[in-house]
Amino acid sequence: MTANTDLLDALTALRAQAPLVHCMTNFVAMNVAANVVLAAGASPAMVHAPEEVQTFTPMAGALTVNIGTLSESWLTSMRMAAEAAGASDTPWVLDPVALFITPWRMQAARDLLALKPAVVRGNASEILALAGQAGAGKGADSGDDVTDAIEAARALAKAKRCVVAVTGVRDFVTDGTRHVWISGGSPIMPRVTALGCALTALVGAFVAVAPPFEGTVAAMTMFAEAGARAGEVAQGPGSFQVALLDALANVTPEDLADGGRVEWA
Ligand SMILES: Nc1ncnc2c1ncn2[C@@H]1O[C@H](COP(=O)(O)OP(=O)(O)O)[C@@H](O)[C@H]1O
Ligand SMILES: Cc1ncsc1CCOP(=O)(O)O
Ligand SMILES: [Mg+2]
Repeated sequence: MTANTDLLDALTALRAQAPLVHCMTNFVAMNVAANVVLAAGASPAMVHAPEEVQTFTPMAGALTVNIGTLSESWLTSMRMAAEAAGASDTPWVLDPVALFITPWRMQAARDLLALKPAVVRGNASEILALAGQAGAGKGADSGDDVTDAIEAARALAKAKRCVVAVTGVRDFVTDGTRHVWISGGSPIMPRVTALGCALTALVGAFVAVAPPFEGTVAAMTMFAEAGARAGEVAQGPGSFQVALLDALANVTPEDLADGGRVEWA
């Protein structure tokens, strides 16, 4: 059974090891995702060239793949990186941003899913779509509640043998058998672009140093805690982004263990 001590251990290991995280993300998220990973205590590298990924992915502690501004050439690189991750036992995280907007993007997400990510992180509309269910999503923002995607998340986790994390007002993480709820964050978060993408990169940092389920819960708990703190001091979306980075840097392993943000099932 996962417990709060696993969260403490995960952040302690992250800060001690500062793992290298190979982030393949979108043009919108590039900067904020790198800053979030750095503020937490890990080391991001945004590497996309097909000439580089096969060599680079196995050098990293984890890979994250985000399809937010996908193109055919990036998809080629992402497939190569995911295959290199599989061959080198490097855990990788898939963020299927807005996969439902075109049949091409849907197929791309399914092809990447077939390459066995350790974790899938998305909003409720994205997880519903990846599980083959209809949702109300139109673009990068969710049109559905997390509670509507619980069964889809569980089924997806079971079928693909991975951890599935659904984010929103409260976050849900499952490996198909276990699940937890995480509360915190701020209503300002969906008003700042690419925070979900940045969280996916942070999940990558944690699964480099902890098992996929525990690492994912630790990343989401850290983000929930830092988001709540930033929400207390921010004047709006602009200052929130700055406050979030400061809060991430200041969260301690003990805060994760004692914060009461996780409801263990
Ligand atoms: N209304 C909300 N209240 C608190 N936290 C939220 C809210 N909406 C989103 N979040 C948080 O924002 C982060 C990004 O989640 P989300 O907006 O679902 O992802 P995405 O940006 O991929 O759509 C997560 O940490 C989530 O918990
Ligand atoms: C607005 C936008 N358009 C393409 S990717 C992207 C960022 C999406 O970020 P998030 O999924 O974290 O909201
Ligand atoms: Mg997203």
